[in-house]
Amino acid sequence: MSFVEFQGVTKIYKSGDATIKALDNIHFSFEKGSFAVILGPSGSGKSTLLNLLGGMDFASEGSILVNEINITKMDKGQLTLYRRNDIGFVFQFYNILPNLTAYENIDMAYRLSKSSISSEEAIEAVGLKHRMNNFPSQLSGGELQRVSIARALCKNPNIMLCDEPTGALDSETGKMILKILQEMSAKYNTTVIIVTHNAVIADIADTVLRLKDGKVESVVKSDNPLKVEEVEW
Ligand SMILES: Nc1ncnc2c1ncn2[C@@H]1O[C@H](COP(=O)(O)OP(=O)(O)OP(=O)(O)O)[C@@H](O)[C@H]1O
Repeated sequence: MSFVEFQGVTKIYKSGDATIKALDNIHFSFEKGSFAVILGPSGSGKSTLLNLLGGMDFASEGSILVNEINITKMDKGQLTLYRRNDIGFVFQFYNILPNLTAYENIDMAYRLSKSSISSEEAIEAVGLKHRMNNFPSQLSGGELQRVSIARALCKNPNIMLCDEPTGALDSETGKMILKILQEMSAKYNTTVIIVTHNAVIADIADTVLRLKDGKVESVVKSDNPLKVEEVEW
């Protein structure tokens, strides 16, 4: 059954007299617990799609259903709760607060949500328990990304939205991050959605959505995605 469903979604940006159709009447669906990758050239609408699904921006037309609830009908207060309780965000540049320890960064998110996954469990799930009292300046890029995944995980989100999560990392560290995300998706039944320029990542996804010029070019589902260890880049 579809867990995320876009029905005829269009997003138009206005800047001065110009209008830009970033998404043009798109339809697709992802299932609960899927590990999905969104690919497409620069400007094809990937971040716009993520922003709409994450409740950070509004669609111009169409419906976005999450667990059968139409989020395009939510008011600002409902969207705030949706972002807080349903969505975990992982970005390319981590967005970790520098004056808090790894643990404190994670625990702050935990306290804001009504989650069943404790900060301790989340930090253990990303293999960073031994570094929990370190400050961000004492951690590597891969470790910072693990903190940001634990911060998203401790909300026990229905959907994890990842915008180029390996973009700033070397390939080995990037693979480790993808492995954590893949394991998390399997263990917690989290729907993980990764936006990337790296087409190789598509091989480990069970669903691959390709965007082009704001339109869906293809949606390909695979019953046998590769394990992270099996891909080369
Ligand atoms: N806030 C905005 N105001 C005006 N135009 C915007 C805005 N955000 C995005 N756009 C335009 O919408 C189109 C889609 O942008 P989007 O960022 O979604 O693409 P993308 O596929 O994520 O690109 P990239 O891979 O370069 O990040 C582009 O033409 C972009 O310039």
